[in-house]
Amino acid sequence: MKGRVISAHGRHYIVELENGQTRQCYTRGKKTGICVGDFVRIQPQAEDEGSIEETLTRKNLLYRSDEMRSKQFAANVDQLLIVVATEPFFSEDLTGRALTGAWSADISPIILLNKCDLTSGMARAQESLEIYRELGVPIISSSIHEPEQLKQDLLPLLKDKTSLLLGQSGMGKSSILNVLIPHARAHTQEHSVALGTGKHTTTSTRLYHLPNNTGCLIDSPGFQAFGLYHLTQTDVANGFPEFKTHIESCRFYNCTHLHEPGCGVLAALKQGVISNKRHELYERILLENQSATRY
Ligand SMILES: Nc1nc2c(ncn2[C@@H]2O[C@H](COP(=O)(O)OP(=O)(O)OP(=O)(O)O)[C@@H](O)[C@H]2O)c(=O)[nH]1
Ligand SMILES: [Zn+2]
Repeated sequence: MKGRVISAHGRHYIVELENGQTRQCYTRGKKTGICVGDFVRIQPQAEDEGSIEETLTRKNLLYRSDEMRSKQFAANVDQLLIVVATEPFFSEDLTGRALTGAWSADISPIILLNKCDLTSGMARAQESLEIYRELGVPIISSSIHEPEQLKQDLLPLLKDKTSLLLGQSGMGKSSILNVLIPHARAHTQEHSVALGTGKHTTTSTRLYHLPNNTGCLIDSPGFQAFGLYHLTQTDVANGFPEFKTHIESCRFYNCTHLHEPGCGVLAALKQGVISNKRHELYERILLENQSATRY
């Protein structure tokens, strides 16, 4: 029997079969590393259980790391839907990292600028996202107080795809999930002052179907860190699509684009074609990865 992992807790998984039924599954022996979104082959056990025998070839695999630990957390993702908001203001660093993670895995991102009803932070948010707009990332404004508009803008982009919903705590990710998939009953919590520091309310990653089977949405816990330790230097550079054409003119094939003479990326940076902020983020990620591998 074949199916797709829709949730994972330790070594226990819920697998949805091709006929729509779900089974509690587990792995035998040392088999690990299965994650939400994986397509698997299972051996039925008992009435509604099964053992996972094989993970089918993945299209891609997304990781998120914190404190030096890399965790794979979603597989076979077509696009990243990253939620940012005006209040509390989103982290530019985390947003940049999530986008790099997506691009390096060949996943196209969409940014959802939520809480547009709170107009005071809008100009600043738009300005901060301008760089991504220039890079061709669709930026959709939303408010959960306009649910019909939200669905109209978003559902066509999600159609027949597996999208990963990602965002820092408090941006409105759970509220958006509730609008898109009412039965998901995502846990929405009133944003208290205490929550302003970013308490996690979604604790596990879970795959949901959009109404009428028009696509899949993977919800994931709010994040406060987005390390990219699993990426090599070349992967990180691939996570900066605006570097691509300039890399072609680097003198050295193994150029790190940090200090080398004849570097096309540094030349573009100097000319203002590549933004300082973006190059600084690139440098930060590389330096972190270097120090992480030393330990
Ligand atoms: N004004 C306004 N408030 C919103 C909007 N979306 C969400 N909120 C509020 O923002 C707070 C946080 O929303 P959640 O949906 O819990 O945020 P979350 O990103 O899922 O946060 P975690 O569950 O902690 O990861 C709640 O008080 C929501 O009511 C919006 O579009 N406009
Ligand atoms: Zn270079």
